[in-house]
Amino acid sequence: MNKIAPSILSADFSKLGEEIIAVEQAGADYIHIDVMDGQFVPNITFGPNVVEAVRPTTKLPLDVHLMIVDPDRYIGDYARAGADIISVHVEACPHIHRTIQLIHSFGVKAGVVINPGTSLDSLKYILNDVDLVLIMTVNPGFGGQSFIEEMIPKMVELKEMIAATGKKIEIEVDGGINEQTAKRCAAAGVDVFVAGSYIYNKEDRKAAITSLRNAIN
Ligand SMILES: O=C(CO)[C@@H](O)[C@H](O)COP(=O)(O)O
Ligand SMILES: [Fe+2]
Repeated sequence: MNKIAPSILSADFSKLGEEIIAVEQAGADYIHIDVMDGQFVPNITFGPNVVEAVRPTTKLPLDVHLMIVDPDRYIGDYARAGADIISVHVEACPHIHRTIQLIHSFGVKAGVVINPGTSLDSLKYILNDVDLVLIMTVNPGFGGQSFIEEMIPKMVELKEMIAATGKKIEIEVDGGINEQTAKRCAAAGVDVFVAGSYIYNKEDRKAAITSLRNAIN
């Protein structure tokens, strides 16, 4: 079954715990945490202490999306803080194979992320080693942006690459996900749907998650 990962980037930070409990009760599968450093992307968000603080509020896996330069410096901190999945951008990792091993060394699932302008070729020699591939469907840095249509064929091609490995590797999409775009991504073979503004900008989070789930299953 396809999974929904609400991004807390669009939550009300003054009551983050309640915002996480609300989406868990509404049927979310992962909690997506966007970590930004003001260098790799032009925005700054959550340090490991925020992950540690929200960890006890939910049983759901914490899906940590690192949008930071040289992420090796902080992978241990986010793992110890309670991350279940840590994803790094291939654009930020000169030694991506080593970085994936580092994530696994903490007993955490490893994901790799590619920006809209990055080719699937960058994954060719590491695909066997990862648990998840995240295709950015917007340029990273902010919530509430529009879905980039050209990413649909990228999903289809990635699905074929993964099938050739014979392994169970999840495809996640992130950015501009709503009922319409999610439906098209699901048809392209996507497993995990990150949604920030679509869920958190609505008063009724349960209705938002239910309509997204109906669109993707
Ligand atoms: O990683 C990012 C943005 O860089 C995302 O996870 C956003 O939080 C998605 O927000 P929406 O496009 O769903 O509003
Ligand atoms: Fe994200």
